Amino acid sequence: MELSAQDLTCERGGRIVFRSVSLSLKPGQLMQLTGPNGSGKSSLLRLIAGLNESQTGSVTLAGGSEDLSIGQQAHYVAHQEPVKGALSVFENLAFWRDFLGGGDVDEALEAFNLSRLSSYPAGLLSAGQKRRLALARLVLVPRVLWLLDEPTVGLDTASLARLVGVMAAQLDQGGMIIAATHVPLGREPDVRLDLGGAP
Ligand SMILES: Nc1ncnc2c1ncn2[C@@H]1O[C@H](COP(=O)(O)OP(=O)(O)OP(=O)(O)O)[C@@H](O)[C@H]1O
Repeated sequence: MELSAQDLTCERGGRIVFRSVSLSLKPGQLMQLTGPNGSGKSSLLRLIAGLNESQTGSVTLAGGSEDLSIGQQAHYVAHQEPVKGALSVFENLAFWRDFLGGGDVDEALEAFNLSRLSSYPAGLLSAGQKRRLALARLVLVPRVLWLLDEPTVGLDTASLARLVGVMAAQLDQGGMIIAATHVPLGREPDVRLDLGGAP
């Protein structure tokens, strides 16, 4: 399996954010995506997830499912948490389990130390707790590709260690991760892509 992007261009609001961006990622590899604010890190993740379109080039997942889009084979964890405030922490994950087709809610809760908050209304969680709930989806539903946009924001030291652990497990199982972050991720990335030179 190989994720490959060739000659991508990102235009947003009528302005070229970057052009001629290419990348390649193989099973077990971590890519760290860096660049100044506004250089297009989030936009690139959205292009790969199929949420935005590139005016040029293509993104392919060779060896992936022919019936599913790349977005359907990926977890995209964005800045904004997909947390349903009226539901409990457990119910949020049960929703994602049913919607995405997964997985053991209790195991996902435990992975990010949320078991104690299981019946708590998600709307009342702190920012870091909401981030942990969003990240718990990674454990809940196995997906080969993780697209993580600033995944460490709001995490305390213990939660960062848990994230590092689940990322290591994903890579050990042959998964692929692209993480837009300037924070060390507990291991050297296999691939680095810096959008700093983008126009
Ligand atoms: N919905 C949108 N409509 C128009 N322009 C947008 C939109 N979203 C982002 N942009 C613009 O696209 C450019 C790249 O934004 P993007 O969020 O991808 O950058 P980033 O590298 O992730 O930034 P940051 O480090 O601040 O998160 C910015 O100039 C931004 O203003």
